Amino acid sequence: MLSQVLTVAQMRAAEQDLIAAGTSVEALMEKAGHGAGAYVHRISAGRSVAVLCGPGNNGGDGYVIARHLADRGVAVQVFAPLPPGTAAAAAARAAFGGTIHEGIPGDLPHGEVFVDCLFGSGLTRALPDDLHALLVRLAARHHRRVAVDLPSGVESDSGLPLNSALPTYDLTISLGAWKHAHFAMPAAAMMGALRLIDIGCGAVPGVPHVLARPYLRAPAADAHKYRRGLLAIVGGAMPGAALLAARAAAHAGAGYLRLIAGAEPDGIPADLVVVRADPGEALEDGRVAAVLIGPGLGRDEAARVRFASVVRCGLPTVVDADALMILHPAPGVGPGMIFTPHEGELAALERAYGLPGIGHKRERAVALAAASGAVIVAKGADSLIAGPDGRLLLAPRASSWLSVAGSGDVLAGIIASRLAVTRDPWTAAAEGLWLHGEAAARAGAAFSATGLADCVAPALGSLL
Ligand SMILES: NC(=O)C1=CN([C@@H]2O[C@H](COP(=O)(O)OP(=O)(O)OC[C@H]3O[C@@H](n4cnc5c(N)ncnc54)[C@H](OP(=O)(O)O)[C@@H]3O)[C@@H](O)[C@H]2O)[C@@H](O)CC1
Ligand SMILES: [K+]
Repeated sequence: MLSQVLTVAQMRAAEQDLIAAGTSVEALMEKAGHGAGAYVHRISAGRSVAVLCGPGNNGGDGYVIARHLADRGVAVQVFAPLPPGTAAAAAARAAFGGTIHEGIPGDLPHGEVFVDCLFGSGLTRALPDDLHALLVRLAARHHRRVAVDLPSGVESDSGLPLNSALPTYDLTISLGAWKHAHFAMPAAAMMGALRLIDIGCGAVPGVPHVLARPYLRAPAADAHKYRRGLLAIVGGAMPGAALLAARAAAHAGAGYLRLIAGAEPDGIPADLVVVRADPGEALEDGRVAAVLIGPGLGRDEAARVRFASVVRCGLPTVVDADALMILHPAPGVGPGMIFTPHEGELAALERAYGLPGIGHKRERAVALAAASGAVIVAKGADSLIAGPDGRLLLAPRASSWLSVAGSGDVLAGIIASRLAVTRDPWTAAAEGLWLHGEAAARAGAAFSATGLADCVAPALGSLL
């Protein structure tokens, strides 16, 4: 339940359900403000805090946080450019009883922690200039910055900033449930660490969830290489990318890797079996559990022929890179497959399927999954997984060092390896995307794609 991701309308409905069940808005605000206040108290370590309170219930949370801090002896000042506009916020302000600076003050303090409670999910338009300037000036005068629910100026459902030059934060504390902006770029990049305060919201059916840490099993005691999963990687014109995918796949669980080579690869690792045969023939081996095609495939006629052979074999398949650019809707294309597009490949697939390509990334991925029947791993800084049945998983922010050439080949190799193990596209996509992020966390800074691939085994080990 705490992994669900809600729109503003769904959040309001969830809150209404709580209110209908007998909890008051004031009680919810108290719970949210105390939870957030505890985080701010820890960060402030007794040093001064400035809280910027807006006119709505996000501002109300701010007054509760300020009271929580003042009760614990923290020097706290509230900045309230606008009076409270809701009964709950007015009550929270009345209960605070400390220093409140009204309007837009000329002089602003320097201090340790700035808490942004100007606007939350009720933001409906860009911040006016005076409020924007106050927000920016207060943020700049404090060492640590905390956004409550959302950074002010960010649209909750889209993750789009409605103003330019908004502050960045060290911590964003979401209240009640995650919102889309917590996972969608560019907003997610502004938020720092993310924490969630539980205010008792129930499960909302059919909504997206945050991708969760999977629990993997070691091979069965009597396992052998075929039962663990034979993955066939169909290479093409540029063998390096397929070798890189194979290197990652080797560490993600499959028991046996076979490269159906196109161009002759150099430096074949000893543990990779290379087959120089037509993919159509090579894939007739009934022991092949899954196929990967795309990294280094090329986009010429030979590539199309190789892709058509893979489609004909009807095996669970990961379709990546060049294969996504030459793909067209056809019998056998889509169901049982995983497509792993980045933004450019997503747009190409939308053209291929005649989709308009409008809306949020998550909506575009869901539409593509429904149209194609494939599981879509829409990768990037805000990766997500969409299923043809409408299911949606949003990945937590991963290491920004993943923005390195070959990172996508590694991801495709990991997911394909999991597909060979699990034989289930949805499970493989979820496990693979998590493993990719976990491997990056272990690879540290400035890693190469090879370095990333070599961290997949320890990442997998941590999930057993
Ligand atoms: N409900 C609950 O049970 C709980 C809710 N909680 C908290 O409530 C928050 C949502 O509260 P909220 O709906 O009051 O929205 P919020 O973001 O504070 O401000 C809306 C006000 O701002 C105004 N306004 C909007 N944009 C503007 C702009 N650019 N410039 C100027 N004004 C602008 C808008 O006015 P209007 O658009 O009508 O003109 C309205 O008056 C949520 O994020 C969470 O923190 C928690 O306490 C848990 C319990
Ligand atoms: K805020």
